[in-house]
Amino acid sequence: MLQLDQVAISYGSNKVVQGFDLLLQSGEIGCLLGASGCGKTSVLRAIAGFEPVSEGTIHLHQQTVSRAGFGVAPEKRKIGMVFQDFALFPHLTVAENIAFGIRRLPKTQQRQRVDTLLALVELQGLGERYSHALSGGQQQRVALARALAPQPDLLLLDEPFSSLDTELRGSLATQVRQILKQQGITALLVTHDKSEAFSMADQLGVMDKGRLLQWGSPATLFSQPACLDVADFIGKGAVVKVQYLGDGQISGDIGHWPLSDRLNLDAGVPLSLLLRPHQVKPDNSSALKAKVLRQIFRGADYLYELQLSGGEQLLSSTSLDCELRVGESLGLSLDMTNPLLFVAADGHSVSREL
Ligand SMILES: Nc1ncnc2c1ncn2[C@@H]1O[C@H](COP(=O)(O)OP(=O)(O)OP(=O)(O)O)[C@@H](O)[C@H]1O
Repeated sequence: MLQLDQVAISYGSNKVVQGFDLLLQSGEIGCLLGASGCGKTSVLRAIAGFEPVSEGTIHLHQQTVSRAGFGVAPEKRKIGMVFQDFALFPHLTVAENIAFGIRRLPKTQQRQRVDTLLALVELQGLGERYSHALSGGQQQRVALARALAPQPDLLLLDEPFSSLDTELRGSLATQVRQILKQQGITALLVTHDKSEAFSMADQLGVMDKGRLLQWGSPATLFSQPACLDVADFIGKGAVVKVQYLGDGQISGDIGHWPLSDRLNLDAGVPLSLLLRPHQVKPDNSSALKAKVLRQIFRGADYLYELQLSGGEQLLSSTSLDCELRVGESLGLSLDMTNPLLFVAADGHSVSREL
């Protein structure tokens, strides 16, 4: 449905996106996740036709809409957009805002479509209000209804929830996903918020410095990250240095650990092991000892910062009935069922080396 092949986007001589490949099937919700300035908005703007591509191609429904020196006009792409700042017209009512993109249709058709959309976004009865009399969440639902009114083939959402408070953001993201799924709409969302990405996306991509590091299901990115940057961005964890021993074992401050697969690496190769807090648990029968550096209360659990005797630090999450004191020594068990191991030199996952 939407395909980007080796897309590059430049502002003058500054190439801010490069080698960008992405495939989104009809009805899927994709999400681009990345830190501020990594090029997310530039990718959306290029898909919408507001920004030219300097290399590569963008296809919509197998039709080339952008390549170097060529671009189908934005209004011909049948793409809807929702922006971070709602961008509602303040002098128009909710109903008039929603009808804006379908103002050329006969009035009765416009009214029907507006009523359907008001019901869809659960704002029945608010059609005559002005945007200043709506909450942030309601305004964003109007913006969504307005973008959906012309029945776009593809919906692009640029940080649509970032100006809302955290709790509302979470519930609106779930609600919007439901609406998009119910209507079978193909959508691409950009955000720097992980939980928003997880609650919205069928397909998730992590961007860094204008490149797409990995594109796949949220579960794949979490459990099989292609590189340390993706792993780190997707889920909090601590990175410890280990060495590959050549015989299917790794060793470091965490001791010796056998791996289920032999790696195609030379003995002595330095590796980085990412351990997420749920993989590290207090276990006083263990010979692996650590000291508690810090306790962080997270409401539903504790997060502990721990230091191994060799100096490396780990994170551990424990239930609230497991309270440890700062400075206390404890034994640790590690869940090494599917260790997230990366070649220290380049950060690539070692699963490539199996
Ligand atoms: N119109 C422009 N002219 C020149 N440089 C630009 C322009 N728009 C964006 N940039 C630069 O391109 C890079 C990528 O910007 P972009 O807005 O795509 O990133 P982003 O990931 O969406 O960031 P944010 O999350 O802060 O919106 C940044 O370095 C930015 O300064």
